[in-house]
Amino acid sequence: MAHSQIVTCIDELEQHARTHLPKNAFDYYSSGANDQRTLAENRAAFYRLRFLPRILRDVSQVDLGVSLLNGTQTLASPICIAPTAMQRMAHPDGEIATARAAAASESLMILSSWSTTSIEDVAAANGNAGARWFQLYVYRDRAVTAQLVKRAEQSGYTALVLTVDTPILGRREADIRNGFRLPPHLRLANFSETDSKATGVSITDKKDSGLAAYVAAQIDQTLTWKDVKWLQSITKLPIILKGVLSPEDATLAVDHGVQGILVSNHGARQLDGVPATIEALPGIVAAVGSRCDVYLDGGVRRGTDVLMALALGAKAVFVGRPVLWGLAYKGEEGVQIALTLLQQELKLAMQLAGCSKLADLTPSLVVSASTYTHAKL
Ligand SMILES: Cc1cc2nc3c(=O)[nH]c(=O)nc-3n(C[C@H](O)[C@H](O)[C@H](O)COP(=O)(O)O)c2cc1C
Ligand SMILES: CCCCCCC(=O)C(=O)O
Repeated sequence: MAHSQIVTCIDELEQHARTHLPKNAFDYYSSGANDQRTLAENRAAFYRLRFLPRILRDVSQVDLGVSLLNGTQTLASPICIAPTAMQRMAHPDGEIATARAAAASESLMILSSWSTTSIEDVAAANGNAGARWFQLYVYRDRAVTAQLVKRAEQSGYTALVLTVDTPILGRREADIRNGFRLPPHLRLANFSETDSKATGVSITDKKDSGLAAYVAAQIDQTLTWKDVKWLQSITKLPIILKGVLSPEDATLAVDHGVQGILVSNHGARQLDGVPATIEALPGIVAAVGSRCDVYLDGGVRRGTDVLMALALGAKAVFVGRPVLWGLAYKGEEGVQIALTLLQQELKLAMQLAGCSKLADLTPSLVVSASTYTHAKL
């Protein structure tokens, strides 16, 4: 796709990234774990759902506005940016471009703790009006995590997103083949060289997947529910658990006082064989009820996917790779293109489904293709 051409969908941005990014970077961004079964399922599961649109409803005005976390976070649309590490591999402006595009689109950005731009610089680019949350991994050395929390609070991030599906890195075979490592001109900007070398393993080491080795050395595999309490003890910010797939865990999360649950399989990069997130969503919504917000990420590439997730009970959806593909296409402008495409597609899908506001979306709008087919036979 030439830069002068009109981009009509997220898949075109991905095609562009495939042919323009260095292989090391594209493979890292696009890969799922093992046989990538869940990666395929994250898309396929949306294809197994059908809409039952309603008719003769006034859809001349559509309001995509939403408020999250008990009304404390108001957004122009429920389409938000998932945390993805190392965005400067996609474009020299990396997370700065994402933060600016998020603010311009009145979207919410979650910054990865493994960003190639610092917490403070991203906050400055996102600005006073920007909506930003900060994603956390818990390090063996708790002081490292506590320091990140403090910096996020001081820089105006309004929630913490604790990723709980990554005690160790999933098996990403392309990264192993490529000996994936962060290019030498980039660094994990939130950590000092001393922090990242503390255990003698650097993300730039030239063996195996440098990333997997670094994670094994740094990340605390002993994490349990007591550590959620620990996090609550060091911050007043709302906490969202990212990486929940089981209704039992969703119930435990609410019992532990979290304010949000992000139904996620980490973009199918961790345990291969887990369900698509759109399949896991209804069970979690049923378990949690209205006790906290439920969000979804994974395989969202169309406004129709967003509509399905919202109808099935997600309060907002997050996109990971689409933002990276936008970045690779044209930096800040590319991310805006990705967000705008999804917002426009959502608006159109809502109109065609007979819905003018998010409160109109109910599970009855979506049926399983197999159930519907059998019912008709
Ligand atoms: C390249 C890449 C890097 C990621 N980095 C992080 C990260 O640093 N922290 C995190 O919690 N999730 C991370 N994720 C997972 C995303 O937040 C999100 O769950 C996933 O990308 C959603 O699926 P999608 O890419 O199909 O939209 C990463 C995903 C990708 C693809
Ligand atoms: C503790 C795991 C760090 C992984 C960093 C980036 C990431 O999440 C990914 O999927 O890659």
